[in-house]
Parts: sequence; structure tokens; C-alpha cells
Amino acid sequence: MKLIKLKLASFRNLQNIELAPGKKFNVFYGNNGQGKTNLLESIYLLATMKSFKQARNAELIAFGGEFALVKGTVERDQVRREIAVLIEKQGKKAKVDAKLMTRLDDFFGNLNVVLFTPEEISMVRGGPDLRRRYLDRAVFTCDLGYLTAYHDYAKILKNRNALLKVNETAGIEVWTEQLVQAALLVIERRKAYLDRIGRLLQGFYSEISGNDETVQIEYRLHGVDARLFAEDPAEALNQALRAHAAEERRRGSTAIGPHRDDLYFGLNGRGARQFASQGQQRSFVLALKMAEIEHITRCFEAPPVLLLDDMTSELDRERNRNLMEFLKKREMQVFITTTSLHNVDVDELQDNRTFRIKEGKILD
Ligand SMILES: Nc1ncnc2c1ncn2[C@@H]1O[C@H](COP(=O)(O)OP(=O)(O)OP(=O)(O)O)[C@@H](O)[C@H]1O
Repeated sequence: MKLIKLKLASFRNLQNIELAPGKKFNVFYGNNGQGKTNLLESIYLLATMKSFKQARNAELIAFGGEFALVKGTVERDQVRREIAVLIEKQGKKAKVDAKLMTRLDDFFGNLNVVLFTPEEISMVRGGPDLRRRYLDRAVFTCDLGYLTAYHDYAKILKNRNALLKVNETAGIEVWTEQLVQAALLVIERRKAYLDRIGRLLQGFYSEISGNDETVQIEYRLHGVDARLFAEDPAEALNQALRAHAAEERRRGSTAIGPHRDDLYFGLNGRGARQFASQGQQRSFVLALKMAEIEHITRCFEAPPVLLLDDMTSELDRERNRNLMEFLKKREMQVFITTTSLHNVDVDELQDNRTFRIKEGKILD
């Protein structure tokens, strides 16, 4: 899967960009604040319809503009497709080969991306919402049905919360029953994904870190007896909900379910969040991304496009070299941003292309 053309109009500070990326490494370099991250954000948006900065539509449109347009030509198995996202303040529209997509399922999968930014280390250090967001996106890429399961759960959760908020207990059982069924579908898919990723993670971590530390990843159910869950998942959730009934009434919201669950990242048998160094945490996230790349490659029989934002500032020399080795071995298109070409071993990269960005324009 390759992005062979990219066209931007009024996207953030990128007023008018037309680009023919190379099929392997594409390095975007320039000073701070010139538009390098914006460029990666546009590619991410073309794949996911979302900003990785959680930006609202209005923020994506160039100051003073009415809309932004991101267009790309993607190639897979020698078939080319034109995909486009039009961003207006009130919403986004997606097109494939000039046809407006009414079902987003038909849009996703034309371009798959995996993103690594300096901020993502907070996935290890920060709160559970960041890990859930990562997990949901990762599951969804290869399992489009997950989006429906997730939305069904979210809808039921909203209805149940609305009753709890007004302290209405009549009718709550019906919602509880539906909540448990929908929750099980979400948890099952999340766990299945983690099983696959977990098997790949160790190898990639060793490759990046160059040492024999061990890593673990586990799904952590919030407030649920894990042993009972293994025997009778529905009963375990019901029991946990019964045990938290008073708390739910007090807080006016549902206390148990996938919206509260978390991921455990372990390093040498201890929590990476509390005990791993910055470098180890970075290696962990990177290994997670490598595992995600491998997983996507297997399910689409084509590697995703990798977006590496300001990569060099994040890893020490050896880890950086190990990452480059990993990337060189793969037939994968990579977009890298950096403040200086000295930060990236461009000479050593085959088929590389470099682009200088200044004030929202590509100079080369
Ligand atoms: N909606 C918008 N319209 C116009 N310009 C915008 C908009 N949103 C952000 N910008 C501008 O984009 C620039 C930031 O670009 P970007 O984050 O891509 O920088 P960068 O080249 O990645 O820098 P760094 O190396 O510091 O990460 C800022 O100058 C900001 O003012």
C-alpha cells in the first residue's frame, strides 16, 4: 500500500501542496513550526478521517478559509484509487474515485497508516483513556466490524447513564442486560487483538532495544473478577455491576465496562508505567507500533504507510539505528519529519526522497 500522490488545499498552513512521494523513505525537513507535522496529519486524516491531534474541523482549515481538501492517489496490487477528504466546519465528506462515500466502512482500508509521534510515550505514562484510544484504533484497522460493536456499546452506555443520572432505577435492568452483551463483544475483540499483538511484541522489543529484557501486554478489566470472567464472562460483569450499584447511583454513571478497562504494559514483570525508564518506555511504544505494522501487513497482505514525526529527537543513536534496520528490511513506505537531515541517516536509506518545508511550502 503506497501513497503515490498527495494534494492539499488550505489544510492548516499548507495552502497549496502537490507532492509525488517516493515508494520507500520520504524525509521532510525544516525548522520548527514550518508545517512538517501538519503534512503528516493530513496523510493520517486521509486514512482515518481523524486528526491525530484530536483537532476539530475548524482548526484543520487554514486561517480565514472555508474548507480544506486532502486528496491522495493510493496504489495497492497495481490498482490505483483516488481518495479525498473535504473538511468543512460542520463536517467531513469522503470520496473514493470521485464517488461520495455514504458508508464510512467503504472508505476505510484504502489507506492504512501507523503513526509514531513523540507524544505517544504518554501512552505508557498517561491515563487509561490514551491506551483505550490506541487499542480501539488498532483493533478497528483490521476488524471493520469492531466499529459497529463499539458504537452499539457506546449507545447503550449513553442510555443507561441517562437513567442513572436522574436516579431512575425502573427499566435499568433492561439496559444492564444489553450493556453486558455489547460489552462482551467489545472486550472479546480487544482481547483477540492483544493476543495476536502480544505474540509479536517481544521479538520487536528485543530488535529495538538490543537487549534481553522481557515485555508483557495484558487486558485489564476494571472492577471485574478476572478469574470468574475466564469461566463465565457475563456473570462476572453482572456481578461487578451489582457490586458497584451504589457507586453508580451516586456518580450517575456506569462504573463497569470497556469504557473503564485498561491495558497493562509490563517490563521484566513490573509495570512499565511506574518502573521503566524513558528510553525503555519509548522502545515499548515503538515495539507496539512494529507489532501493529506486522499485524496490518498480515491481514491486508500489504504493509501500512508509516508516519514518524520528529523521530530522531526521541530515540538514542543505537535504538534509532535498530529502527532503521527494521524499516529497511520491509517494503514499506515511510514518511519521516526532522528538523535537520543530519538527524536521519539519509545516505544509507535506499530510494529515499527528501523535501524541504518552509512556511507551509515545499521548496525542493
Ligand atoms: N488552521 C491553521 N491555519 C494556518 N496555519 C496553521 C493552522 N494550524 C496551525 N497552523 C500553523 O502551523 C504551524 C505548525 O506547523 P507544524 O506543527 O506542522 O510544525 P512543524 O514543522 O512540525 O514544527 P516542529 O518541528 O516544531 O514540530 C504553526 O506555525 C501554526 O501557526
